[in-house]
Amino acid sequence: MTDSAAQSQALPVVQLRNVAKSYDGQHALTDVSLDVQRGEFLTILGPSGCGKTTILRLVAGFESATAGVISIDGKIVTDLPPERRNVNTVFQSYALFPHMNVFDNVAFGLRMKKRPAAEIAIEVRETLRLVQLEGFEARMVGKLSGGQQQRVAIARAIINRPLVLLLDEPLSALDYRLRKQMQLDLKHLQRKLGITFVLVTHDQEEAFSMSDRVVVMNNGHIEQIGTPVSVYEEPRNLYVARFVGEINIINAEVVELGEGRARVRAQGLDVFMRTSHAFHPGEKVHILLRPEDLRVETLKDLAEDPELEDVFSRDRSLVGTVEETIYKGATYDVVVRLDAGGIVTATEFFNEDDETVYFKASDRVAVSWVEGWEVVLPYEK
Ligand SMILES: Nc1ncnc2c1ncn2[C@@H]1O[C@H](COP(=O)(O)OP(=O)(O)OP(=O)(O)O)[C@@H](O)[C@H]1O
Repeated sequence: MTDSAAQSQALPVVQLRNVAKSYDGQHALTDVSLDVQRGEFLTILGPSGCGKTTILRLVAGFESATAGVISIDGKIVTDLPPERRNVNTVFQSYALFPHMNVFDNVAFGLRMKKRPAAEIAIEVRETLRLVQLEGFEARMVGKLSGGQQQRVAIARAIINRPLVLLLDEPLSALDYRLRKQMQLDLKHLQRKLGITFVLVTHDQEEAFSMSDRVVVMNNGHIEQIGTPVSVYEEPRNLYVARFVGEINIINAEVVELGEGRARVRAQGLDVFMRTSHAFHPGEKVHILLRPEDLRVETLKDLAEDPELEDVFSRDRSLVGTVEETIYKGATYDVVVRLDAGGIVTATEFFNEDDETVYFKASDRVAVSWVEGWEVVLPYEK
């Protein structure tokens, strides 16, 4: 590879710099900056109305930004129409031609480019194979299931190998099982093709299971960009922590600071916490703990089994009473009302032998966690 080719490989394939978009004076996006790397599967995640689709439409060229710069493959595309951006979009609504069969729908883009019929036939067959629709060429698209129609839409969008494929909630109309299957299929397809995928969804599980990186959005701006693991385990603020899963939030106060650690007072306990924030003594903070990171034992078992003391040492156990248990399928949640105030939820597995729940309402319990599994964040009102 030449130096300049290597450089262009390293260059982000899509770049947004301080992009804003307003509709009739109403902000849909405020100051969004984002680099999409070549060949990555990036997902834009956020609640309805936060501006996810607006980002896709700006990159695709269906809308123009009110401020900021968008580049694709190193070139500023502000004045380029959609067809000159080397980007294709798959819409939630599929947007297929209902009066055409599968072959004609998929061949459409290549015919517009006046490619020879023999080449088109080979490429359509190959692309339908990639989306597992071989043999469906002659079917009218109206006679296909939702999942099959979505595969046709994907085939049509990838046949001319765009630099970037934009996918706007492509699976949201499908039922749960099919959606799970299509998530896997899409991820495998992306790996096989090596095309950059930018997907929009409000479904955290979908974002996590498919993406190399996730962009968490809120009200027209980006809150955090990172791998699914980093966003889940190191949320930057309460909004991200809450949006990407269940979370327990315990209010606390910093007592003293050490190297990468802080002594924090929570619920009448002084607990050491790992943190990289520059807190000061007396500052109010939140301790964040995922339900699956909490451990629960009954006070009775703790009294009888001294070995449990390791995790449930007195100086890091919160004592309370089980309020209820909630069946979740593979696991169940234990909801504990703490003696010092507040409620926490811990996720537990069923008993191995008889699949029953171990805890029941009104059990007196201690709740604890392994040091370092917590996240400590500055206090937010
Ligand atoms: N063409 C438009 N005219 C006026 N307002 C618009 C237009 N398109 C989007 N908006 C507004 O911009 C904001 C962001 O919309 P956008 O569709 O990007 O959100 P989203 O996160 O994709 O939501 P959803 O998940 O519901 O599709 C919303 O408040 C929306 O009402």
